[in-house]
Amino acid sequence: VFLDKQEYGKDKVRLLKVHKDTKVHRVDDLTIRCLLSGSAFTTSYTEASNKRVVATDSIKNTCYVLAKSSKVVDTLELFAGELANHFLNTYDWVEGAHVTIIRHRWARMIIDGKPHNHSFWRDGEETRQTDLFVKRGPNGLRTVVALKSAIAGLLVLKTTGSSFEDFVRDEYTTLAETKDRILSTCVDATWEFHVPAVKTEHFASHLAQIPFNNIYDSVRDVTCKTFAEDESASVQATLYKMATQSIQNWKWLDRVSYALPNKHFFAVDLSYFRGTKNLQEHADVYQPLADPSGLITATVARA
Ligand SMILES: O=c1[nH]c(=O)c2nn[nH]c2[nH]1
Repeated sequence: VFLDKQEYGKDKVRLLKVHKDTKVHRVDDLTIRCLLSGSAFTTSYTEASNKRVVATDSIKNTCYVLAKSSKVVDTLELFAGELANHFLNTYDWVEGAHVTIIRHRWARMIIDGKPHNHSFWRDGEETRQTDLFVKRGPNGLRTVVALKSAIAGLLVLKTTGSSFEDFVRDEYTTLAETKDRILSTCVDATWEFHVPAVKTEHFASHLAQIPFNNIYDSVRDVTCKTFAEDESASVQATLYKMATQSIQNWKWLDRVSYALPNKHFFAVDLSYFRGTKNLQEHADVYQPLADPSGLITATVARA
């Protein structure tokens, strides 16, 4: 046998940063994963040697120490960059740092019509995420092997503006064509950045040039706007419009992917009850079906 690949570190590091620079507090609620890799760690697997092992507990501590001084905790990609850069700068035997950060939502409470200074509520389980893998390149270069960000778990529904017809009809088909149906999905969107290898000393400033927060807001807005306004002929067709729009909007994006479960709502046939019409254009009573669900996925790449 041989050690094919390895990464180790701390997962599920929960961290809340409260910004108290003014009386209007802001919060960043994060779940962080930091994984280290490199040939120096091989013997920790193969020869039970811990000489080069940075304890996962120390990795966890590092997340809190850096969050204390960081000015970019609210920009996931930049904070991930700070963490990755720290491990590569501090331990010269570390060859790769792989940082994933999930940001949980807290919406500011509106009390008596006014935004409250320091009270929040969880407006959905949707999260913003980023996944950064940086390697130590030759002669002091930082090579961003991958930087991708995501929206996970954005649950949406529209009550019309969606059809599905003209699909294959054969001996396996029972689904009726429909010109007007409910469309609901739980959006997982991922966008991949193009980041060229840069000199270590320029790594942080190079990342800082990318408008990460604007891109996140824009991808979320485009996703919702396209979902709402498209006269959807299928999940596939609407997905393609969403992804294409964001590729066109942001030159830093190489690829945009969506995974859209089709969360079905079927009109209930009530004809047994006194001939009640509730199908097709008469439908307004539906049965949500948790499973099975369709799953429509695609990646749109820059030509
Ligand atoms: O939008 C849809 N795409 C599909 O491929 C499909 N199959 N059944 N219903 C569907 N709806």
